[in-house]
Amino acid sequence: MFEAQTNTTSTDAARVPTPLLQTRSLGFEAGGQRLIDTVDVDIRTGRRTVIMGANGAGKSLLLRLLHGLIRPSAGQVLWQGRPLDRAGRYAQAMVFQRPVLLRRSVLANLSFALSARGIRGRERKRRIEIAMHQARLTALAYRPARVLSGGEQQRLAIARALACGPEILFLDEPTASLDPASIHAVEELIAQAHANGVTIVLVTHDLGQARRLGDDLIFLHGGRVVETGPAATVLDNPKSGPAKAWTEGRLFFESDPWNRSQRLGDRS
Ligand SMILES: Nc1ncnc2c1ncn2[C@@H]1O[C@H](COP(=O)(O)OP(=O)(O)OP(=O)(O)O)[C@@H](O)[C@H]1O
Repeated sequence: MFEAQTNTTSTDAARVPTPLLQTRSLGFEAGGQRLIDTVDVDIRTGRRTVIMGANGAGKSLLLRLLHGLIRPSAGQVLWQGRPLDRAGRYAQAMVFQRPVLLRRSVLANLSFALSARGIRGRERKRRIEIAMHQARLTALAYRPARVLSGGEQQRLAIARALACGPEILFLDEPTASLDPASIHAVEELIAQAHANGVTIVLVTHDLGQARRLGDDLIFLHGGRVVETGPAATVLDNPKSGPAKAWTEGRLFFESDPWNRSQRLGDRS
């Protein structure tokens, strides 16, 4: 197994704040295959972490493990230094590529999510107004969610997640099927959430988006972390074969010279 390349400088290391979320030797197996393999990552408080990698690299699985949606086969997810539990999950929110919305109005979607969290009365009304304003959906408050455009649905899903006041927001390819204007609107919403103190973890295939939104970057290949570091540094100067191939728009093959030489120190 090749070692993950860490694309950081000593100055970056000196500034590292306490991680909000950590994985320790995290593994996930299914169908006799190791799909997430010995992953050790730190998600830093208040940062925007981008997870990248080719199709099938394990990005969505890692996100689901971080959010406690699936149980690891090995290792641990730590939330503020302790094993992730219900209270930790309560402080998290996740938005998928295809938003899961109620077949009711924009307002009802927001109202239902807040009620489920025990937020009622004036506070619920206040949060709904803010959420609709931020997502620019106020004029569509009574429109059924199912007739909204893809971009509007995604903004509603993000606004609904944020209305509940999470400390961290996981986003799995939130703009994958959107047009440029809708991508911009979703990115604005994410940037606004980050400015309000929400830690962001974003899976994306979009290099431009990774540059625009990423502080830190985790690059996965075959369920393993092969490179981490400041997003701009990794994208400008990838050190691992898979990340280099990916940023150049090439397929990476296991037989590529970089990988072979790294495999000399393989643990497996
Ligand atoms: N529950 C499961 N059982 C068996 N295999 C699974 C399961 N979930 C995911 N996989 C496999 O694990 C691998 C990683 O899946 P994952 O969805 O995390 O990839 P990804 O990096 O998000 O890919 P993409 O960019 O295509 O969305 C894939 O080969 C997938 O088929």
